[in-house]
Amino acid sequence: KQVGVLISGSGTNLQSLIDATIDPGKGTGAEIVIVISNKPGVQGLIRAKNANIPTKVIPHTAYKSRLAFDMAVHSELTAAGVEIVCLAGFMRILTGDFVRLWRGRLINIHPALLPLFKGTHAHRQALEAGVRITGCTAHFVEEDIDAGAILVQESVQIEVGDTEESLQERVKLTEHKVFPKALMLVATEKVFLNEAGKLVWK
Ligand SMILES: Nc1nc2ccc(CNc3ccc(C(=O)NCCCC(=O)O)cc3)cc2c(=O)[nH]1
Ligand SMILES: N[C@@H]1O[C@H](COP(=O)(O)O)[C@@H](O)[C@H]1O
Repeated sequence: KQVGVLISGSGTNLQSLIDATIDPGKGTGAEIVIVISNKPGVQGLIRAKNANIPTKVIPHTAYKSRLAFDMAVHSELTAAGVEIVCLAGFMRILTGDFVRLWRGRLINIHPALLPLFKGTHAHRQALEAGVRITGCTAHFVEEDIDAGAILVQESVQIEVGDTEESLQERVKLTEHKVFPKALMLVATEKVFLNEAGKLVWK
């Protein structure tokens, strides 16, 4: 399956997807054919270039509306023959129109155990809540933010004295295992999203 990855920043999750798909023998059934960033000059673009993956910057600030931006992204993905879209630290909310075009083929990685701590600043929410265990979640994307069917989760221990930074660093190591696993499930059609938004396992 041909994969498009949307990023906004450092791209460590993109790197984990690259590492998992670079060797056809690894059987992820996936090949990254384009990386799109809404921000220029981010580290993720360098990572894609180093892996000889075509990149495109589509600045959301250049579009009159959220929908116009989303449709520009949709056009690039379609032109590249993308079949599955991964949001890897992509920080723009997507319109319902875009989600409907890609539903069931659009996955995201969230740095918390959904449905807990949705939205931005998940680590800050976890620290403020005083939980001892957090983690990360790979899920199908629905219009409702961070509410799509859950594909893969893994827990991460919070240590005494953790800061948002130390926690993000530890959780990312787990994200880098969870996201490739989720991509593989979808790319090899082990799991589908049904009309009711539930997972159907093959
Ligand atoms: N419709 C839909 N789209 C998404 C886009 C990105 C992410 C990644 N996680 C994200 C979750 C929340 C945000 C957020 O609230 N950003 C601040 C506002 C930025 C803006 O104005 O756009 C961004 C990404 C998840 C979703 C999702 O679950 N559903
Ligand atoms: N959505 C969240 O944003 C961060 C992106 O990091 P990177 O993949 O750009 O390094 C990750 O923690 C991811 O869970």
